[in-house]
Amino acid sequence: MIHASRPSTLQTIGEFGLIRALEQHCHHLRSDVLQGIGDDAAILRTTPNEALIVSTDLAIEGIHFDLSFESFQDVGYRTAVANISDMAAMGATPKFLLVGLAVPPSTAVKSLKDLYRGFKEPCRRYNISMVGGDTSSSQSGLFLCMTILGQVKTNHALKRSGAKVGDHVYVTGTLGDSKAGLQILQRRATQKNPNAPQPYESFLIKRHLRPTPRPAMGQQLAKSRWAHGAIDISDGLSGDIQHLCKASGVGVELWASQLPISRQCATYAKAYGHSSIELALEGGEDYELLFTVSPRHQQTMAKLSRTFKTPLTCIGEIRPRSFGLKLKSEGGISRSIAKHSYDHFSKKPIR
Ligand SMILES: Nc1ncnc2c1ncn2[C@@H]1O[C@H](COP(=O)(O)OP(=O)(O)OP(=O)(O)O)[C@@H](O)[C@H]1O
Ligand SMILES: Cc1ncc(C[n+]2csc(CCOP(=O)(O)O)c2C)c(N)n1
Ligand SMILES: [Mg+2]
Repeated sequence: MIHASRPSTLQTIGEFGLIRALEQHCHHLRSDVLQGIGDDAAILRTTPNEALIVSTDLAIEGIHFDLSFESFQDVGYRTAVANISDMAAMGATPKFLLVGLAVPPSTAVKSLKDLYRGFKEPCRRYNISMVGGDTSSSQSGLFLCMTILGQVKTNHALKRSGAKVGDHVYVTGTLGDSKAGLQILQRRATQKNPNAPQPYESFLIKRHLRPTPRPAMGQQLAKSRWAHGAIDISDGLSGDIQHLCKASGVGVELWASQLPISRQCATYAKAYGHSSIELALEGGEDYELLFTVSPRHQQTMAKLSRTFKTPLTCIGEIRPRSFGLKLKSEGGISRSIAKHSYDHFSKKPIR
């Protein structure tokens, strides 16, 4: 008997199943494409020693931002940071931006000027020029598509695929703050007269609305050749470590007790009965760097952290692929790392 199988939908294959399926239609690669689909950005050879690094990111109202609790300037800032963070993950120097805009005709001109003020903040800080874009009307909601171009020495570019068995896994900053900040904003938006935020809440809201990308750290890791594999954390640690391990053909053991969780995130998790470990694993939009280095560079990493005044934490070790991807709990019990991070097509609501 023939069973007619149901056609798969995006909900069944998920965001990354779709990207894999689309990739199969992108076979033709010029010889100057050193890295196409599959990393934080493409690596395109321009001269024998230099590569252009290119990435594009959408920011959609209701999906990536909510104008009922964030300003146009916040949206502009966060969208630019999401792009700069992809350059950081490649070890590249970000240089140029282009912005595609689709806006409802009723939008106030001032709002769009505010959006561009938001773009300008990180552009000034990191010396990036806005060089073009495209504009359209939208029937509902604001749509943004930002493309960023950067540069790196060809043999310095950081890739997801470079992690080696025995490497230590490092992460910059703290994890879970952005998701906690988003939850606080979402909760406050439903309250009639919310109280002034507690100081720990203000900190987490700021971490969501004003995340810090790590381009200087990425560039140093690339130039020094210390990092073997690298990715930025945009979907959440549990998903992004899977992308890195898959690209490198390795497994990993992460240590729950070592996950860098801010005091404010821990206070928030306790107050609302959440697990701060889960926030750190699932929380997207932290825009921290995750990278792997040989254990012999332990002292160097401590020095690098001091030089860049950026926390660097060793959170685990790369293992052979056969080991799988595991999280060792504080009690010493290991479990598989379930991918509960952000997927555009999974039905799971943001918690
Ligand atoms: N529709 C698409 N067509 C072709 N390639 C795509 C498409 N969507 C994503 N990709 C490619 O798939 C890879 C993974 O994309 P993804 O958006 O997950 O990158 P990321 O850096 O992990 O996340 P973020 O969107 O937060 O920057 C990238 O190399 C990207 O260029
Ligand atoms: C209103 C609202 N709802 C949910 C979220 C959370 N969120 C949206 S996209 C994303 C992952 C990165 O996306 P991408 O892979 O497209 O860069 C996350 C964690 C938000 N910021 N605002
Ligand atoms: Mg990325």
